[in-house]
Amino acid sequence: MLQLIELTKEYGSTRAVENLSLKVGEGEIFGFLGPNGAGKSTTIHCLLDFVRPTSGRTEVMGMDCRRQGRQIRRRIGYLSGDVALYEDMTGDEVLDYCGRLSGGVDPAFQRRLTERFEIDPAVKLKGCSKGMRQKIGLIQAFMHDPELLILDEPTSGLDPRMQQAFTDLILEEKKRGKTIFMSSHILSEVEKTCDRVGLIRRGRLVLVKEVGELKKSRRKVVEAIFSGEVPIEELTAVAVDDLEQPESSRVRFHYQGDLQALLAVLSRYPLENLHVRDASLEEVFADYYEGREGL
Ligand SMILES: Nc1ncnc2c1ncn2[C@@H]1O[C@H](COP(=O)(O)OP(=O)(O)OP(=O)(O)O)[C@@H](O)[C@H]1O
Repeated sequence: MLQLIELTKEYGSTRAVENLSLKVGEGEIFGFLGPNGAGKSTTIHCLLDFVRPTSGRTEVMGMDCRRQGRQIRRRIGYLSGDVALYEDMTGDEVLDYCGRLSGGVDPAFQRRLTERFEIDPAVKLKGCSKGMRQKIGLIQAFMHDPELLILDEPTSGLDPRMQQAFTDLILEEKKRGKTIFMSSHILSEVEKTCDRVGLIRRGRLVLVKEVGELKKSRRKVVEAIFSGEVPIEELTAVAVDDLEQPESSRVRFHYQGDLQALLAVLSRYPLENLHVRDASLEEVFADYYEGREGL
């Protein structure tokens, strides 16, 4: 559905994207992650032929994004990271206008989207909140029912209920076979919706993984409170990582291994409390975001 082939984009001396290669298949929800300034929007702009690669190329639905940009844009739904709308129009007017530009939309589908995102269709966009503009941007991306959606930070500015409405919409569209490529900083949303994620840092793709695989391989976060001293030596012997001891009787660490082996050590000492959980995707990605290599 979408392919980046050795894509490089330089702005003067800034190398925004460097030798990026990636394929996204039909029906896949792909999360494109990375710190601010990593090159996500630049990649998306190359896919839409808003900017041209310095070298390499991009393809959408087997078409070359430079040569067939117009045909591609007609067939996809796109949400810009910086939604700009006609200020003198109402929400309804903008959506009707976009609908006509894209060759007509199903009015019932458009109405369901405006209801879902709780849009007041009669209010002029001038003076509308950031969240309201974002919701109108989202509706215009989805309403002509495109097979591929490219969304740049889709939940930026949305409150938690509207973030949930977006997550529900993505999961429904996925069931209908849509392909979605979206950049995001919200890892809990990515965890709920995406099949695969790619992480870009300083223009380079440093990780591409199935979300399911990431979840399986994540470490446990353990916190234990003892009624006496913490058995530090015994714990380090079972290969715990990032051990912290905020109080003399309390210890926190990461663990990846056989839980029975850890419990066998802990149970030999007077435990007052024990809390074990899976690391969140935020914690899994923290090392990548901060540039600590070797994971
Ligand atoms: N039009 C431009 N002219 C010059 N430099 C640019 C331009 N657009 C982006 N850049 C630079 O390219 C790099 C990548 O920017 P980009 O906007 O693609 O990052 P991003 O991952 O989308 O960031 P964010 O999460 O903050 O939106 C940054 O160093 C940015 O300053």
